[in-house]
Amino acid sequence: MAEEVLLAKKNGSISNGTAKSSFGQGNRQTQPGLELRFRNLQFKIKDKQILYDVSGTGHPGKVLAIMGPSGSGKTTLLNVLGGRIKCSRCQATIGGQPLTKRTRRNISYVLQQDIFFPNLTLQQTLMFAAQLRLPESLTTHDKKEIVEGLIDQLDMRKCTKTIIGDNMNRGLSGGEKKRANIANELLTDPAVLLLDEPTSGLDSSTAFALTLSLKKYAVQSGKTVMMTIHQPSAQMFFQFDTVLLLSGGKVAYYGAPNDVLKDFSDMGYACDTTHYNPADFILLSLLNKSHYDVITPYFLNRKLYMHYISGDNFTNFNNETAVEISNGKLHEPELTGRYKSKGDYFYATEDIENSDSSIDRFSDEDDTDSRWNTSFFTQFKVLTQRSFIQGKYRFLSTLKFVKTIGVALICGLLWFEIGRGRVREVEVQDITACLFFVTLFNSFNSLFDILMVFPSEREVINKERMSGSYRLSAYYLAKSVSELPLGIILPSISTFIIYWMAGLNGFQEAWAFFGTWFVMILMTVGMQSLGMFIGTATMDFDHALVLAIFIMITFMLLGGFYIKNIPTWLHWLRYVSPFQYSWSLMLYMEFDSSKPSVRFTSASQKNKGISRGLILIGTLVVFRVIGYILLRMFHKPMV
Ligand SMILES: Nc1ncnc2c1ncn2[C@@H]1O[C@H](COP(=O)(O)OP(=O)(O)OP(=O)(O)O)[C@@H](O)[C@H]1O
Repeated sequence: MAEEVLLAKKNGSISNGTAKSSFGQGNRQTQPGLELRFRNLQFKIKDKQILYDVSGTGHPGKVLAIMGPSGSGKTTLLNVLGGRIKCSRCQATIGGQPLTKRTRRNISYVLQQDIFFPNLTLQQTLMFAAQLRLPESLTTHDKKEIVEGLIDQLDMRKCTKTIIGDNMNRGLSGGEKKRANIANELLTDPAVLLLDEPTSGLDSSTAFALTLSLKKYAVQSGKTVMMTIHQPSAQMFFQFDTVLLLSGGKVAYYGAPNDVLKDFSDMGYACDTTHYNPADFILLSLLNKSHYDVITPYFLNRKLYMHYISGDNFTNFNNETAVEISNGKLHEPELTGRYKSKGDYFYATEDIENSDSSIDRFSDEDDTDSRWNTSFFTQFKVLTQRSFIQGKYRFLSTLKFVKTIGVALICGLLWFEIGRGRVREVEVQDITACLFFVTLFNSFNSLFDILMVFPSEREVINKERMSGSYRLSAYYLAKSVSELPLGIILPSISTFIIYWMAGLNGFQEAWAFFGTWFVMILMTVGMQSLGMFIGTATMDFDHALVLAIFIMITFMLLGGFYIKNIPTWLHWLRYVSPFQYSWSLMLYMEFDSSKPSVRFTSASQKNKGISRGLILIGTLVVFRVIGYILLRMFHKPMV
């Protein structure tokens, strides 16, 4: 692929700064790459300074590699530029415009973790992302073409029907997941592509192939690519156009890979290239404290790195000048003056704060443009489809069918035909127990089916919300609607089996069966709502589990079956348990008409039945609404 790039360069088919070639963009008019400049970027968390006056420039058609030892601030730098975190003080522009929420939309950020829904295939994943993130002016056909183009360009044709996968179910390989992650961000045709450790976890040949693909993308599309990388091989290292070396949050070096060895040698650190990979060499130099103490001040004090930051704007600054500087022939005041006279926006580090630089401060003012590319309705529709496909695997797995049918058959056999014939007191006790158990079984299943949804989807929601893919309200509504039909299938099956095997009142009164089924559905949906509420309140597996068990056991004890004589001062607690409402409604339908001997209803009790049904519906709505409010208020996307 390197040869391809070189050949393309020779043939002149590669453009720098303009988007003549479309990299998997179908027939879409692509936007050119934009220059991303950042100056004196600082980042602090509490009292901990993480980035100190970091400056650099990503150029269209070029790849800037951000290197440095672990903990040097590479990811933090990308997070700041990608708008994931706010920097304490910095100045940045994109294409000459201040970096604001609006202009930052030209930037796509490929996170280090490959965060996707594991059960969707690669094609489904990309197509859903395209439908959510691409403007509605493009037809579905156009979006499909873009997705297919990217699949081809990133060499993933053979795995389009493969699921993304996770630890439990194998799917795409690590390298394929990385490519899927990149394709997902390329969909929006960004002017600047930021990538955090795109090669981490890949073997050397896959990492090299990926680096070449990124280089090809930058060159062919004229886009700006900036990536962090830990340990590039020598081959990879020389694919980069510029290297920004960070150490302890400071710029330790900024320059072209081809100049690195010479610059380090000028400082007295010559690299034996027959035995050393230059990338390893410079990283190891930084790890040696005495070397680090020389290298960083060398570049910072003399501002040699500023030359590289300015890039092509300083055409008269060549290697000889660099040698002059390194030999101490050119002194700092001359340097500063020279820069000032050459560029209208380029200043020595200490001058920036007081200057009228055209590089404006990071601005996070709200813009008036709509934040989303698609309407609420489109988002709702696409998210419902996606959530339905994803939910199918969770709600309707073979294991769950086996469990539900198995337990229902056991119950059916234990309570076989209990409701047939003459019902004595002992049968009444068995029927009430049977109905209470059906309520419990379905409620526990429904709650636990949905409990882990939000904690497990948290990362995907975070990522998608950060990239402005959709409104939270569209997501939440889609989730509620899509999982509703899925969530009632198994409880319905278990109710049918147990009800008919136990020979309950439906044999005499059809309405009793449909009424019981309806109450069971209400209960199931109510428990889904409770699960959503607990999931959003905790957003954590362990906490969700503990809270859910506590609440369910309390509801169970207060459901009316186990304790008949609650102390008077605790009577009010009976009204807390939804089991109490559903169970008494089912008892009403079981005993009201067919078994006059145990009839316990009167007109006022009928009214009670209706109000109990309404309370169940109210519970369902209230928990769902609170779940949404919690998600909106307390779980804002974060890095
Ligand atoms: N939220 C935070 N709170 C406290 N310290 C933080 C936070 N985020 C980052 N840091 C610290 O900032 C430093 C830089 O972290 P960062 O993740 O940017 O490094 P990195 O160069 O990307 O490391 P690596 O290569 O290991 O991923 C580290 O010392 C890290 O512990």
